[in-house]
Amino acid sequence: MTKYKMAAAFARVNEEGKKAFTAYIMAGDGGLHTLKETILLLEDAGVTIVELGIPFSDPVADGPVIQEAGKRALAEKVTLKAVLDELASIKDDISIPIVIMTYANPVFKFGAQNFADHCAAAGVSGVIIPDVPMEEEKEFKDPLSKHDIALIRFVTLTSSDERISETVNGAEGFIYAVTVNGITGARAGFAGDLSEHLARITEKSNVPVLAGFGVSSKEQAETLGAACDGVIVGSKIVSLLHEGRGHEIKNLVPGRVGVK
Ligand SMILES: O=P(O)(O)OC[C@@H](O)[C@@H](O)c1c[nH]c2ccccc12
Repeated sequence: MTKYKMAAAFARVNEEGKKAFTAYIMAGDGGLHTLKETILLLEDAGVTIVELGIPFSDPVADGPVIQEAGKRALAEKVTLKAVLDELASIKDDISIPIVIMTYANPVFKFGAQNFADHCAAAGVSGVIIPDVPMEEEKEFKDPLSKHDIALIRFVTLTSSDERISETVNGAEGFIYAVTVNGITGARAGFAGDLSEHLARITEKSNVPVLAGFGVSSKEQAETLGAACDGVIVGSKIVSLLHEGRGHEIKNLVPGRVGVK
């Protein structure tokens, strides 16, 4: 388990001549009992890492699709503890690395140490807490570090070169490179210089750089992935699963670089 499992997954896609593909799903959308089958479906679709969202009442960075999924999960009374307990019970049946995405408040209420211990018991490889800036990550990071679980950092479009250098310095797991200014959800297009921005971060970083926000097609995944180490797709996957079209997810995952 742990961040080494995630590093091994990155090494594997690299060896296969591919880019990493991270799929975001909302835990408990459709009921927690569907979690195992959904994760196995993503494994079969060729996904590299699963980013598992914890439903939360005030998801400030979530766009409408993920907000609605969160509301459905909250209506099912899905909690952080319930998700981690369910993961612990299925962890021997799944082989794909899992990254937990949660806002700071649920972790704070649960206790950072307790959270880290539960993540370890659930076989989690990494954690994303988007509302915790690097300057305040210590109290979350220290307990996770003891279990070799990575705390993922963000770089945004507005990050200065200096900020990018600070962020990649000591980064763990991967860098989450946000591709737009705004919330999650599909976009018609991206800034013209996005690929240069991604390439600049990738050059500086010792850990893989994944581009996320607004990626909703295989073509976009290929174009953005070419400039970094891969992509993260959320809203599109959440929609497909909700519509009972999970079998289409495999069509979003690029194959070997340069092979159509
Ligand atoms: O939905 P999109 O645009 O494909 O973007 C991924 C995103 O949903 C996922 O990584 C995520 C969901 N909620 C977040 C909050 C902050 C940062 C990232 C996220």
